[in-house]
Amino acid sequence: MDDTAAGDPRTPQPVLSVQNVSYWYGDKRALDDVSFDVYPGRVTALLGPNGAGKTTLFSLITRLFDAPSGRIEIDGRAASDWGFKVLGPLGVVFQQPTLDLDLSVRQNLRYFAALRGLARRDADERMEKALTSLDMQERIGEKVRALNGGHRRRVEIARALLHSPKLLLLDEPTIGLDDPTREAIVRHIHDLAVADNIGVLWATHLFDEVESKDALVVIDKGRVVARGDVAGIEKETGSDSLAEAFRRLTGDRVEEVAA
Ligand SMILES: Nc1ncnc2c1ncn2[C@@H]1O[C@H](COP(=O)(O)OP(=O)(O)OP(=O)(O)O)[C@@H](O)[C@H]1O
Repeated sequence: MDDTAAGDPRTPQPVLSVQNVSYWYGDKRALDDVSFDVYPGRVTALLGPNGAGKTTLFSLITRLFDAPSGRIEIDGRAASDWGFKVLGPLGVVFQQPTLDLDLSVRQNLRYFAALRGLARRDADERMEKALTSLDMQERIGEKVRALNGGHRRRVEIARALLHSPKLLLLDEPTIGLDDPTREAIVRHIHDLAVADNIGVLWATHLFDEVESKDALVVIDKGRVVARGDVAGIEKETGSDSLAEAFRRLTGDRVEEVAA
């Protein structure tokens, strides 16, 4: 267990534990000895510039690839022991949208619920709850093609929540969205983490999506360069803001980050 929430006797068990994970594409090392934990009821921001290794890490957690070294535990159990059932406790929103544009919101969600083995009535109740929590209930009958980017993202988040996951993985979920929409999604996810006691891992290269109460893992060129809470990282780096801390931690590559 890392020091992200160390010292608090009320700290629960992590829902995700990444321990000393490295990964290579051929002879290119994409992840180098990465360790951190994610706790229920809290957002952990995985903050790093483009190419830092965030997507690779998500691929390992979801077992798209196997980690050649290190260990990943999900809900207290090694990812390799879960087999294909590893997706059970996970809700995932990938960087690229994966909704069928020609189906309605309801049809998209029902299809996914069926893949998850949920009975129709149960699925419809869960759908209602998830869409309501994201202010999307009124759009349930509309084709996804008719929705704007922000609303499509909300449908994807609702879909990821249908089976009540313990851990929600979001890979740059606000990419391509305007600022008010980004802010609304950031707000919803933070509220959801607390309300449903979900551990959230939020990969982003935008430090304004990180809230002061979040746990933070800063990753650069495949290495964790800082880990802890926001105030602690600002203090450690002698910075007045997270933007400044990030600039110091990632050197002169900040332009890429703020873009
Ligand atoms: N299939 C691949 N083959 C070779 N190298 C790859 C492959 N996928 C990613 N990489 C490299 O591994 C490193 C980490 O990439 P990754 O996509 O995980 O980073 P990221 O933080 O998610 O960046 P982005 O936000 O741009 O997707 C980068 O240097 C990238 O060029």
